[in-house]
Amino acid sequence: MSGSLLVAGTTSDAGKSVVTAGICRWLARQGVRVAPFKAQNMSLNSFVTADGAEIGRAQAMQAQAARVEPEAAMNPVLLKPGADGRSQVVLLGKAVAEVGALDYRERKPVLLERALECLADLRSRYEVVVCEGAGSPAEINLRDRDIANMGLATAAKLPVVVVGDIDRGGVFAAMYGTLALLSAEDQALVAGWFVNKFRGDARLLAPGLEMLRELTGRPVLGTLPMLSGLWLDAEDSLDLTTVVDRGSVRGPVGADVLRVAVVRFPRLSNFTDLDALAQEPGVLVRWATRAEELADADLVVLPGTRATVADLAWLRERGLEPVLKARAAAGRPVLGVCGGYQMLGQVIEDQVESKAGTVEGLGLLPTRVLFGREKVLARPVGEAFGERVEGYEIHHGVVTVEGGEPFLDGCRVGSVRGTTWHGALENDGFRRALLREVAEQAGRAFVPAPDTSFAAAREERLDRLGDLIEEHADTDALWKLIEGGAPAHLPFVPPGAPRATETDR
Ligand SMILES: NC(=O)CC[C@H](N)C(=O)O
Repeated sequence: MSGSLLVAGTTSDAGKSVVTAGICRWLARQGVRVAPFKAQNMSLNSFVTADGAEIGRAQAMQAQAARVEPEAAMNPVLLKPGADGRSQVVLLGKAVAEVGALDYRERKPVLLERALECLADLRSRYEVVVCEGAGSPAEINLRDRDIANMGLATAAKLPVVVVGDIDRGGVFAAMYGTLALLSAEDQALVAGWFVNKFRGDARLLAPGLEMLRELTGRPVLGTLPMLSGLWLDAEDSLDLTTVVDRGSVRGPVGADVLRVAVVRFPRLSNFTDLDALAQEPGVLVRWATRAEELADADLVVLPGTRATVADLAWLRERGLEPVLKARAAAGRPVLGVCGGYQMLGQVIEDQVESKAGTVEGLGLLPTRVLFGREKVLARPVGEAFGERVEGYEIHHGVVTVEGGEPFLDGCRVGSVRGTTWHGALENDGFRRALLREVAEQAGRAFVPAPDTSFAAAREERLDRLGDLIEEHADTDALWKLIEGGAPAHLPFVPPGAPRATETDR
């Protein structure tokens, strides 16, 4: 088999990432060598590949669904929005520039070239490449410079399926409108629909699907049920609540639960770190933005952030500083990860990210931070509590440790711990040992379950996505589309794309 497909969506969060991952897993199970691809991502949730390239976590997750190693070509452009309205542009895994939206627009023709090269490269090495679009393909103001949706599809002649979220309502209008606002050339590639997050009665839905097919000349290729607890490396913060929403996990093993409050920074990054905690039976993870919300927490986590100094200022404005200091003084646990770890130190010297110069830290750890122009991207391996720990690093700030006890690459003083490593909590033995120590310091009779496997839980979720496609999509039609491209003579639905006016250009 060989071919390709672009999965677009009527809105952000319609389920493109999940459908893409599901198709990858379904194909991998059929023995197809498949790779995911997303030309351009806007996300603060990123991952480091084995060769030190930074890509969106969603593509790393999809690569896992495809059972292949994630690589830079799978997500050539990653945009990481900062506190100043500008974004860092990560091109082929390396940060190359900080730009505003208008400068970025100027760069897009070049970026499209790069994206097409990467796609061609993947297509030469894999049998199938499943591409994910970004946002909606019908952003009529952005179409002329689009590199992730129809701009990519037309340049690479990809058949397109459009995913709509029926849970929000308005799915038929969204689908019809998406098609009708595309040019005839673009419409010729849109070959079918996926209705996602369905939880109604299929008999009631059926006539609507038929009407949609008649109105658009394109079939619904799948109606996918709403799955709960299936959160997998979301790109943006739209569904952050679901990161910690684990309604179905088992209850605590010991007598007590462990309450974890995660400070929800405005520029929170790498929130996947919390996924491993939330999966532990008896660990209750919730977001916190107010001082009161930290009061009854057994552990407070300061997670990673794209804007350390700005988010530290936010933390102070919110009145969290005295609460954190009182906690530390009382020997109650605090864990800082990357940006959160940087805040815990004595002083932050930053002429790079915030350009604020010298900023006083929270003073809870004996560390100093110096921001460097070069971003550190690494996949460190170490040991803590006698357990092997693998992590990944993505940061400009470099921490110098001047005391305390070692804790991974960072340090610990009493109940306050910090590390630059993301992903450490995904290591089962380490996570359990840390939770045991935290419970002891917090005075809780909490016992971590002996058998929670983060990797197995992820695999199970990816399998459920594969099942979703296998059981609820027309896989024969999908297979044909991937191999044969969009069928000829798909009808044009008026009015088509409006003409851009001179002032728009
Ligand atoms: N991953 C992070 O938390 C990054 C921290 C900080 N923004 C830095 O770049 O150094």
